[in-house]
Amino acid sequence: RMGLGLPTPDPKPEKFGFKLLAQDGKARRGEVSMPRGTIRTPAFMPVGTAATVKFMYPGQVRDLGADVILGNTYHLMLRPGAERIHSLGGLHKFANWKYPILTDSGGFQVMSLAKLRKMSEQGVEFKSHIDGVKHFMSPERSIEIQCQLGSDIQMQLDECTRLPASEDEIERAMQLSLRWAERCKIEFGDRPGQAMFGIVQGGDIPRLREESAQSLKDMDLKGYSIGGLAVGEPQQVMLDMLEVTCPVLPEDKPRYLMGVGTPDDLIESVSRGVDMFDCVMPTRAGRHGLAFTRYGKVNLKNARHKDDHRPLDPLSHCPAARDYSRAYLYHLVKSNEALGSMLLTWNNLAYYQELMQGMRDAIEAGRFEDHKVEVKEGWARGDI
Ligand SMILES: CNc1nc2c(CC[C@H]3O[C@@H](OC)[C@H](OC)[C@@H]3O)c3nc(N)[nH]c(=O)c3cc2[nH]1
Repeated sequence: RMGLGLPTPDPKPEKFGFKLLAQDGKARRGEVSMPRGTIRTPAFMPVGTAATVKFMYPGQVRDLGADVILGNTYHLMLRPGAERIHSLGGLHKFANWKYPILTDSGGFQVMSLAKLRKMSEQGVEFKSHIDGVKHFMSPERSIEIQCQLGSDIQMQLDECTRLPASEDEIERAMQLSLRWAERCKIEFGDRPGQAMFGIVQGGDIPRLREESAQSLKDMDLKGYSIGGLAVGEPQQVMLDMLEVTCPVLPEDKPRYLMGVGTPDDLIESVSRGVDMFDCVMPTRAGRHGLAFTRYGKVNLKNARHKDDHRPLDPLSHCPAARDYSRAYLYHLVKSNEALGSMLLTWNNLAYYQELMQGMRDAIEAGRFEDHKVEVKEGWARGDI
């Protein structure tokens, strides 16, 4: 390749690693690197639960600036099956996404989607919500499935407690999740180019959050997820738990807040030290006619848009935001046309990536607090 005068690719990092590039208060700018690519943090990870980011082509997701997407063990083990994806060359090949993929362990879905569950120390027995077939998910089986999928960043199997819950219930699930983290670490073994993250639990109890974070830190894992939040608690409770949890976690490892969130959740969580996020919000809202913009939310189901020739955002680099009138988007949404979901999903993911890029730039420039005020003023000002 050298002789052909082609650019030599920058050396692919052989090992999974995290570099802290800049800090502004508690807000962090970093990079998570691995053989399949690098994740610029703070990062938003589009959710691709069933090996697809709904209504998006993989190339389109990439062009918006997404460095990594999510897959889901629970959904993929039920359909099309982990063994099948493995025999077809793994999830990256299957979904035609050659960059990093993070998979969740399935614990959250088993508790929220599956029927007839039986929990034990060993794992959880459940029936598929698709065809009623019985499955058993243990910490070992979850890691085995994630390895069959070939995901670059894997999650331990955990038990996520819904809030509100009793202190005893939260403590029991947190302790079980710690024992399962140990078993997942053993099952995962030594895979230099991949990572298995522990998941901090502990509900809305500061003592239990600190204990969970400290115990996982002592396991010396490659990254740390903060779970058990965005499960119905008020935003302030979530933010308070970040204030308790982040200071206990190691500075030199990535922190991933699971299932979060709205643009306001993202900016407030970055300012408390979170690096990575995933949420169905931008994609699911797009399918329900809701647009996220720098001017705040725009509900395209609302008749006030039916004669509005203006685009969602003339300043956006995304065609969905710039080249279509609100009147047209309103028409598509009311007519339940597929293009409505396509354009609003595209717009929303573009806005989420633009929001993260703005935060990365602001942290590097040491002006995160000012940037936070500017962004919130934009939302408050409302429509253009
Ligand atoms: C929304 N709030 C929220 N999501 C959460 C998820 C991911 C849901 C997973 O389900 C799919 O989206 C529906 C995504 O999978 C691609 C996501 O990773 C969690 N996963 C685990 N293992 N443990 C948690 O404590 C947990 C808490 C959450 N809170």
